[in-house]
Amino acid sequence: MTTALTSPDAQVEVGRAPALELRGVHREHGRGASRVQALRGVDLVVRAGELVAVMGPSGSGKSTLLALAGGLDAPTSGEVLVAGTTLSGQSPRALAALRRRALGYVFQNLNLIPALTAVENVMLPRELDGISARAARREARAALAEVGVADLADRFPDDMSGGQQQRVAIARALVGPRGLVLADEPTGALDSHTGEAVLRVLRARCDAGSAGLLVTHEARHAAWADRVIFLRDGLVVDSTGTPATPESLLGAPAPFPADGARGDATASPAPDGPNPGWDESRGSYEIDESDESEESDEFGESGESGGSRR
Ligand SMILES: Nc1ncnc2c1ncn2[C@@H]1O[C@H](COP(=O)(O)OP(=O)(O)OP(=O)(O)O)[C@@H](O)[C@H]1O
Repeated sequence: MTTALTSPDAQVEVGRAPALELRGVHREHGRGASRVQALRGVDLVVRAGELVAVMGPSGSGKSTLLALAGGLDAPTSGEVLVAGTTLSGQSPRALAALRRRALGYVFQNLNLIPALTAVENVMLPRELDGISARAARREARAALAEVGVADLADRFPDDMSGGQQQRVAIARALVGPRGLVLADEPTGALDSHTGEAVLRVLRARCDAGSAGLLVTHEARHAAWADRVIFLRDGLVVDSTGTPATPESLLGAPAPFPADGARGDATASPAPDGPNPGWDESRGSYEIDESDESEESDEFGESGESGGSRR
């Protein structure tokens, strides 16, 4: 499937070229004794219509990978291509335009602008793209409805719960035609029911032709993906086949070492505690199927938009 991303001065064809490609990507931070190799030669291709989950211990390089894919950070060596365009060498202005037009990015921190209402926050990237305020508002309302917060359109972030703010941030990442959606633990502030519903929206977007890269610690969230790659110490050490299944995830490596800390696979426990999906006694993931029977209408009036659990 080929999706045209329209913008005032550019047409980006997504579908022929991979939506995202990393070629031999390295990323080092710091110098000398404090030098950290966050990524050590990662190759990855994500095609239109595909949702790829990234799992791995704390400090394994997941967020670094997402930041590079989104052009928020640059590799020390190697290449990152979005919709066939190499990000290195782009001017900051061209990079910002590409990010706005082709990419949706759900950050761990929400980054909503407190002085703007929910709908204004969501329409902002589209207005920056040059579409009319009226069209931007219409798209923003549709995106808010897609994640079930249409009724909060005129509220300010400070008047919303953390979960509601997260859904507005997700709406902002999904608004308009985005060929590539990057999500770093997008369900972090959401209860499990709403979190699953957000993943269903992400899945539906990919089924409709976008590509998605999802960082998650939870196997049951990764099970929404077509495949899962596992990072450890900045390397892709394993990946599931296509599609990812609960069975393939059951044999997956631990989300973090039993006694591992951020950036050090041999130290003390991860700060955010054990992954609820990880069964230490079995040495494998326990897939929690409890929410899966509740397929209908998680988001109240708007419901979900047709994603299929694979
Ligand atoms: N700006 C930075 N300066 C120095 N080191 C950094 C920087 N950003 C990341 N790192 C280091 O790079 C490594 C990978 O970090 P990254 O945040 O990508 O891991 P992660 O897998 O996303 O971790 P988590 O699951 O805890 O979010 C870690 O050792 C981290 O400490």
